[in-house]
Amino acid sequence: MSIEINNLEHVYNPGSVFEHAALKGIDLSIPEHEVTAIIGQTGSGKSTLVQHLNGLLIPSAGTLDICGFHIQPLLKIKDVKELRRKVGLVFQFPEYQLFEETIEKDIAFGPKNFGTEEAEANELVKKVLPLVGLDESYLNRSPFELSGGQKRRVAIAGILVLQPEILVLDEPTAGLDPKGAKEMMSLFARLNKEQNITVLLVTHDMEHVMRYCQNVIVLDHGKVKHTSDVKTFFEHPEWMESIGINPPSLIRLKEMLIKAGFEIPTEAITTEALIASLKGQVKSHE
Ligand SMILES: Nc1ncnc2c1ncn2[C@@H]1O[C@H](COP(=O)(O)OP(=O)(O)OP(=O)(O)O)[C@@H](O)[C@H]1O
Repeated sequence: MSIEINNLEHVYNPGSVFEHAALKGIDLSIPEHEVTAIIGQTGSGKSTLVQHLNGLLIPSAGTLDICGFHIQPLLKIKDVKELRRKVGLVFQFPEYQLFEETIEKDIAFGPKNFGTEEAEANELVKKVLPLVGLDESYLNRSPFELSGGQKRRVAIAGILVLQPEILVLDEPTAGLDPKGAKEMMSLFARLNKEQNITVLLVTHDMEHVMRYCQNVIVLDHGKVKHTSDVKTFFEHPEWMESIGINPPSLIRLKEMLIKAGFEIPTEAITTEALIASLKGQVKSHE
């Protein structure tokens, strides 16, 4: 089942002088088991939209159908508790939410909160550590003695341990160096491929869009401006320009496509030829 969003509106501080309509009539059908990018300028509504996917925000109007839940205005938070487990939301800088004295306790916090016995929760923690590239030697260490990238892995493990069906990532590579960012994105690509997890990625990085995503949603001033597969998106540089992103030059575009696993013939020296050469090719994953 895809994620279906119908006529979603979100108004912050309704009825006050601070009233602000952040989402206006959003209609989307987001495919399962794929990686979809959500892009748009600052303030376009990306974070507001993704916070509806796990019931952190409830719509002012409209509906969402996700993981068997029908979300509509006035829904009670207690009715969406299980949705929070099925849809893992990773905020920007998730490492700031670590607070326990050991990594084991931090990762086990979620399952225990959902009623799992301590021993079972600790078993789940051991299983999830390798998924984020950590081993059991980390269990009794304090999260605060780790590097920024490692802390972020621990925070993500704390979400993966709940075995989510959907992973929503709000700029997950913000603040990481290029190597750390690549490792983080490879982790998500692997989770999508090996565990079949649906991934939604809020990003400003067009290289990540090209390399890791199959679909693109462009938001603008609280509305959906475009939705397409990634190939169609890169065929329309004006879509990027319209949200203030400089489209990559032909040379850069070629580099990005090759890195993303496409085979590009040397004679493709115009954007049109480049795009034509992609026809029928399936992008190879990391
Ligand atoms: N808690 C809030 N109260 C009032 N207005 C808010 C609140 N959160 C966001 N907004 C406003 O809603 C609009 C959409 O914000 P949102 O954070 O969803 O955008 P965004 O596309 O995620 O931006 P960014 O790329 O900067 O994270 C903005 O105008 C923002 O100022």
